[in-house]
Amino acid sequence: MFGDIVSNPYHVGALIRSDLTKALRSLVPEMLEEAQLAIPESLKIPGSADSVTLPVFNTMVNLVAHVSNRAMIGAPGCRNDRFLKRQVSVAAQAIPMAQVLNWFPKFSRSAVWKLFSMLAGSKDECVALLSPYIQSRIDYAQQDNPSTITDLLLRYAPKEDINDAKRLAIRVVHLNMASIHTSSIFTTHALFELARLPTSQIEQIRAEMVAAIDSEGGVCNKAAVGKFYMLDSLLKEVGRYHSLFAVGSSRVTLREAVIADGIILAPGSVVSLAPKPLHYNPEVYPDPLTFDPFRFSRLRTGEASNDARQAFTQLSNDYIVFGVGTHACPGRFFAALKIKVILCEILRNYDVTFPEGASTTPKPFAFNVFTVPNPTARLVFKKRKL
Ligand code: HEM
Repeated sequence: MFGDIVSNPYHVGALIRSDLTKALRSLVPEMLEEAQLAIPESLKIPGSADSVTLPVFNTMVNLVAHVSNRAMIGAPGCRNDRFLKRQVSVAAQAIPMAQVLNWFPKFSRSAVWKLFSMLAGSKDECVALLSPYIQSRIDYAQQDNPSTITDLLLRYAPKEDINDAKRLAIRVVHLNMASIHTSSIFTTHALFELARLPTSQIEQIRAEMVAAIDSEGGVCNKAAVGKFYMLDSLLKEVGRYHSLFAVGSSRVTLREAVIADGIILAPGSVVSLAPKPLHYNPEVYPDPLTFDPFRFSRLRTGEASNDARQAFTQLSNDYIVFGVGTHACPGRFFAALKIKVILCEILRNYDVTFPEGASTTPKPFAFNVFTVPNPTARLVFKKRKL
């Protein structure tokens, strides 16, 4: 069903080994350029109106897919609507489909998968739409000076993939599946939280962003985004407060294991971690039931501003939003940059509020172990006069 994608996950290795953000020096300026093109389209204000009211989650899914793919495959592929729509729908189907497949015996799963793909639109179609763009990256062959994640994949791909656009495209589709909805969930929650903040705090976040960009000579590069401490803190708090999953980071024990309270786990046991008890532990997070956007940035002022332990992407046993250990999310640095670039552009150009009379605490939507922001909840985006 997945070919050698599980036995040889070099697309995961490419993210980990290369320190993606270091290798792709142009990542932030390119995503920023794409965000500047895509945001006015996504948040299009009709006619003579001065604002637009939109369902946030789906709007962010499409926007994130677009901006992400500037980093994944470059332009013009990242602007191909047919590919983006197909990619978003393949990713949206993946999790429910994985659950459905579990109901069927192993031998029949391939057939069920094929049948479902025929009905719902397939990954094959997505790969076919993507392959010409991958072929142009192969022709361009800039592994030594990569400017997209596909260029990095080419650096790590085995011989049989290096000239095979289709095989490489499958890897990109899988990375997009891990990337688009996770990042959109964070962007959406962050926008809801920003819409709830008093104007004075929004102005503080804006002022910090402007100062960071000024400190880099007016260029919004990776170093500037690295100094958006308040936005970073808000995102980290989003991860702490709004758990994406009830249990995750599942692992199978390879030998008998004894856990701290003496329980013995037989080999082959499935162990999963529950983020909520960790993220709501009052000994680690004072007043844990309160969403405190500056919880982490308060610990990063003055001399402590470089204290990476407080950063959104920092892994710890008390913060498992990106998982733990060897298999912790290798795309987290990319995700954080991308989400910050998008939010920075939105905050600088729009005032964001809830529609009059609408709930300012839209109930999230939960299915299986996952929780996503309420897909029908809307926000008003009003163009700022700069
Ligand atoms: C805010 C956004 C994101 C969140 C919250 C997130 C979260 C996670 C989590 C919880 C895991 C499982 C870790 C574990 O098992 O311990 C994971 C794995 C993974 N993520 Fe992310 N992720 C995000 C964005 C991304 C992006 C943008 C990419 C790729 C470009 C990506 C690629 C991956 C991959 C390839 C794995 C599998 C790693 C492995 O099995 O070794 N993720 N992610």
